Amino acid sequence: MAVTGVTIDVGNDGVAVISISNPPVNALAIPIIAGLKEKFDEATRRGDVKAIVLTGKGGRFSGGFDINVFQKVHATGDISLIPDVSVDLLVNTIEDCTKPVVAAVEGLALGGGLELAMGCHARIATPKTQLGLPELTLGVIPGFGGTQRLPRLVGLPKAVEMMILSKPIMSEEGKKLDLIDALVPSQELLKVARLWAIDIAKMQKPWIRSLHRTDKLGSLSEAREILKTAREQAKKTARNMPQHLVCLDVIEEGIVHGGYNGVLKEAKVFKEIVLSDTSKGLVHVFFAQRATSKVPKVTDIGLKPRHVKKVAVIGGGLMGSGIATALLLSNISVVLKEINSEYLLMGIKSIEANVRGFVTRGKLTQDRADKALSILRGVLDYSDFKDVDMVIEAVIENVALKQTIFSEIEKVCPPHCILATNTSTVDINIVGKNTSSQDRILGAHFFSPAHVMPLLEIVRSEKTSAQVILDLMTVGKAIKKVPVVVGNCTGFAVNRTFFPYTQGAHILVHLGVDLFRIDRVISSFGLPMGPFQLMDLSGYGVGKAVSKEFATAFPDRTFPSPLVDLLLNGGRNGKANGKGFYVYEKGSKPKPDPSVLPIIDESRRLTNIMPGGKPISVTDQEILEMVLFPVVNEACRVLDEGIVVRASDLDIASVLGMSFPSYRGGIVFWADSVGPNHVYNSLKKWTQLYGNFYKPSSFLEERATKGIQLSAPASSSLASSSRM
Ligand SMILES: C[C@H](O)CC(=O)SCCNC(=O)CCNC(=O)[C@H](O)C(C)(C)COP(=O)(O)OP(=O)(O)OC[C@H]1O[C@@H](n2cnc3c(N)ncnc32)[C@H](O)[C@@H]1OP(=O)(O)O
Repeated sequence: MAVTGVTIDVGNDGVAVISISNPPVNALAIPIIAGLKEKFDEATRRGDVKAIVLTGKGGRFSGGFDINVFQKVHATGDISLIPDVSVDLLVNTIEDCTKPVVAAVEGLALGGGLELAMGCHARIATPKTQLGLPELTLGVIPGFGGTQRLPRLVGLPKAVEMMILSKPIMSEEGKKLDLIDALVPSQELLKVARLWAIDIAKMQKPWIRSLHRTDKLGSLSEAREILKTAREQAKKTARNMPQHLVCLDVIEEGIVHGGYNGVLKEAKVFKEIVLSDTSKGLVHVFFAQRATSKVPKVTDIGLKPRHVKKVAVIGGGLMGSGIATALLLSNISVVLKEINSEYLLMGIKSIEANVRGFVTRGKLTQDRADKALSILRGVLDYSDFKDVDMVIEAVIENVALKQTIFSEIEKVCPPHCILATNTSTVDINIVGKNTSSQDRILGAHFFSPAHVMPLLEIVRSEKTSAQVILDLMTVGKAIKKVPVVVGNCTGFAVNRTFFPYTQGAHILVHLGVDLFRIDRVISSFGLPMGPFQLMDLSGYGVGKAVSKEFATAFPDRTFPSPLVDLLLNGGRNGKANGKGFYVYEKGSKPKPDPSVLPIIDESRRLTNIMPGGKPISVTDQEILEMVLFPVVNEACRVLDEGIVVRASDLDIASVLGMSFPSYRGGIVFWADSVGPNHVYNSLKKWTQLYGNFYKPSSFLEERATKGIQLSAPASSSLASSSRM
């Protein structure tokens, strides 16, 4: 087993190799930072050391500062948990070291990892090494001098791009940008780095302190122009988040007042921004996403995922073709089945269009696109199903049709074959009712468009085997989705939790609130669009079918709104036919359509729920809460029924499936930050005023009254709220 810590090994050549070992990513945990300081001091002191090489064990230089420390800071508010690295270790110990230091970088150098490397006097890397400063995705800014050294090494425009987009580059590009001094194969990395360090000691290679460089910064006016454009951009793309603008300010400080002053400002600002709600939310999402890979009694019982090479997709419509695209792009052969050649051709054409789209956007090379399409085979019968490892059925939501298909595929597929249904509503037990294969049947709920949206809800029934769940989780990861394993219920975790979202918005409209105002409030909160624009986008037919399912399953909390029928009768179907709540014109943003207002008035007349016949008066905050608290309430029921393994799975599902703003940490995390008590009291008040739709669930009531966070595991029901 690899040992955690920092080691020093001095060779006959007089080079001390200092190695970081903290698997799996060599995160810079506090003891590692202390170890680095100690080993650098030792190397500096020792007479037999002429030069130093800094590297990481296990093929990865470092994934950056230990993010667990941020979580501890968030839990305790104790900022002193973060050591002074940027001046003490980076400037005083490494950059100003009296002996040359060369970084030997392999695999990845991210965040604090790249910052350590940039503090060295030269950098040697292996090919295909990831280099990046992704700190903004955690709601903080690069903190070990990264805001200062990266612009000095690669120039301001590229540095700003790498920081603001949090997008790593490969070492090949790093070499072109002079971030990397030499690119060498893995087996030569240490040898070349040692020689390089000795050459610097002998003054045969330049001894460069990045912080002192100014040659790549350009003029002050150029720099200000670049930063101004970046700020304008950030205001549009990173609404509600402070770290982008703060990062640009810190970069500017160093350009105007010198690198060292920039480092001081960076250190000061870092300690403030790490305490922001944004950072709390984003760090939570980082760990929550990784937690979804851990499913009790599935991933912890020693099972090995089986290799899935060939998948059959039944149905080449929007979902089927999207799913097939995702599989093909990850090198999994696909057999696409349709019922006639016309539909088959349409399915294949949409897969081709999806793949072409990636090429056009520069996300895929033509070679890889050709390769992906070469492993697609279209069929009209089941003869090619005899050697598939998995079937994903993606036909329309018709129970009888799905049941017939599952009876058929059970007979034609090999016994090991996983049988998955892509459904958003149909009960998994009912789908497999006429088969004797319930142990290998499960739901694979993709979100539309399936080749783009990252969430995969894996729905298990009580009979689905752990092996089959693990296999689908592995395929999900292979096709770059985030699989979240959930239980079987109407709407599963995501649609079930979010069905009150549209309902809540409809009630508000019928209570007299302007629908465009509701949309504005929700999108300023951070969702990409409000509920009515979303309805326009998905088409009213879908919404109507789904509402029917929920009305049957949860009649106590369904609002029977006649609005959708009135809209459909009036020839409106949202964006699809260009007639919705908004007007859609090519090339411009959707505009509110005033001609929809008489239809809304008619719907209000029919429901007649405005108290005293007058529109209610509410603040924007109340609008937000009246739409989102019912969602929280349903999330509580989902938690109570054990539909998800843990509360944070719902956070990830809401972020990736519903585009709930990640910087608010997901629906349950957000509710906990607002306070379960406030959610409960508000719902109770609205129940009295407007009816049972708002009635708090028993789970919410219990947690609120006992002061327990909604995210606390059931077993620790006495755990008091301690996170904030
Ligand atoms: C002051 C400084 O400027 C601030 C910083 O440096 S902040 C940190 C900046 N670094 C980052 O943001 C990188 C975060 N990590 C990643 O993006 C990815 O983990 C990675 C690309 C390094 C590796 O990805 P991948 O191989 O898919 O493995 P992944 O499952 O993500 O991580 C493996 C494990 O390492 C942990 N890990 C990864 N990076 C970590 C970090 N920086 N700190 C602590 N743990 C980390 C993960 O939590 C996970 O733990 P688990 O197995 O217990 O769930």
